[in-house]
Amino acid sequence: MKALVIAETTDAARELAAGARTLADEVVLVTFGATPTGVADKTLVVAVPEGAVVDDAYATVQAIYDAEAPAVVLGEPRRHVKSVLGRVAAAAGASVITDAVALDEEGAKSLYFGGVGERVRKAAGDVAFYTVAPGTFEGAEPAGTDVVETVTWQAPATPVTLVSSREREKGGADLFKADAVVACGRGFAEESELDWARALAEKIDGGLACSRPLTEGVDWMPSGTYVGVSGLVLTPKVYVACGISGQMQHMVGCNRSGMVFAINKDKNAPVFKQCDFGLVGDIKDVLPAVTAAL
Ligand SMILES: Cc1cc2nc3c(=O)[nH]c(=O)nc-3n(C[C@H](O)[C@H](O)[C@H](O)COP(=O)(O)OP(=O)(O)OC[C@H]3O[C@@H](n4cnc5c(N)ncnc54)[C@H](O)[C@@H]3O)c2cc1C
Repeated sequence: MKALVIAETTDAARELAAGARTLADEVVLVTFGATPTGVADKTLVVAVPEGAVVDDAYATVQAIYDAEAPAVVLGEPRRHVKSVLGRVAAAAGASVITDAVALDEEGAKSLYFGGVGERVRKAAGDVAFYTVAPGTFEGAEPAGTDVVETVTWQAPATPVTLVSSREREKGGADLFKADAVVACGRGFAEESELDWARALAEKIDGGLACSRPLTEGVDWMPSGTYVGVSGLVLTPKVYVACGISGQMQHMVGCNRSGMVFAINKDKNAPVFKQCDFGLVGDIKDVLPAVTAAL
C-alpha cells in the first residue's frame, strides 16, 4: 500500500511521513520547497514558478496523484495544502476527513462540537484523504531513502493572478512549535490593547494567536494566526485564552492543549467550562499583573 503525503513545512513533512509509514509500505512526499531528508521513499518537490500561488499546485499534484495511485493521502492542515488536497480529492471523487487526531486502519478519529464529541469515520471511497492535526503521530519515527525529484509545474486551466505580495511580518514564535500560546479575543476593545497579550507571550516565550473576529472582523492580527475549526488546530503545552468567550468553533482548535487557562470578565462565559484554570477579571488588569508577576 502506498501513502502520499502533502506538506508545506519541514516539521509537518517529517511527522506526516513518519505517520504514513505506520499505515503504508511506501511513502511518497510532495512538498513545495522544503526537502526534509530521510523521511520518505521518494520526495517530489513541486517547483512553484515566480508569480504563481501554491494553491494552484493542484493541477501538478493531481498529475502526481494519478501517477502514484496512493491508497491514502495525508495533508498538512495549512491553508494552501487544504486547498490543494480538497481539489485533488474532489477530482478523485473522494472527500477529505479533516483535522484527524488519530488514524489507523479502522478510520480517523476527529473532534466535533468543540471537542466535546469524538467520532471515528472511514473514508467513503477507495482512497482515504485526511488532514492531520499536529502531534497525531508524535513518537513515530520517519525513515526514507532520500530520492528527491523536482516536478515541473503544470499551470491549471484558470490560474490565480497574483496581483501583489508582501513579506509576512516576522516576529513571534511559530504557533505550531510554541510550548505556550496566548490567544486574544473580542474582549480586546482596541488594537493597542493587544500589547498586553504580546507582553505576556514574550515573557513566557510563547506565540500570539487569536479568535477569528480579530482577523476577519477588524484585521488586527494576520489571518494565519486564528485558532479554531476553520483556522489553526494547535496543541501547545499551555494555551491562554484572553477575552475569548469559548465558542466551540474556537475551542476545537485549542482543547487538545496540555493545559487551557482562561481570562474573562464574565464569570458565566462558556470558556470557563472548558478550561483547566479560569480567572474572572478584566484583561486590562489581569494581563499586566500576570506578566509582571512572572
Ligand atoms: C462556520 C463558522 C466557523 C467559525 N470558525 C471559527 C474559528 O475557526 N475560530 C474562531 O475563533 N471563531 C470561529 N467562528 C466564530 C465563532 O463562532 C465565534 O463567533 C468567535 O470564536 C468568537 O470570538 P471571541 O470569543 O473572541 O468573541 P466573543 O464571543 O464576542 O467573546 C468575547 C469575550 O470577551 C469577554 N470580554 C469582553 N471584554 C473583556 C475584558 N475587558 N476582559 C476580559 N474579558 C472580556 C466577554 O465576556 C466575552 O466572553 C466561526 C463561526 C462560524 C459560523
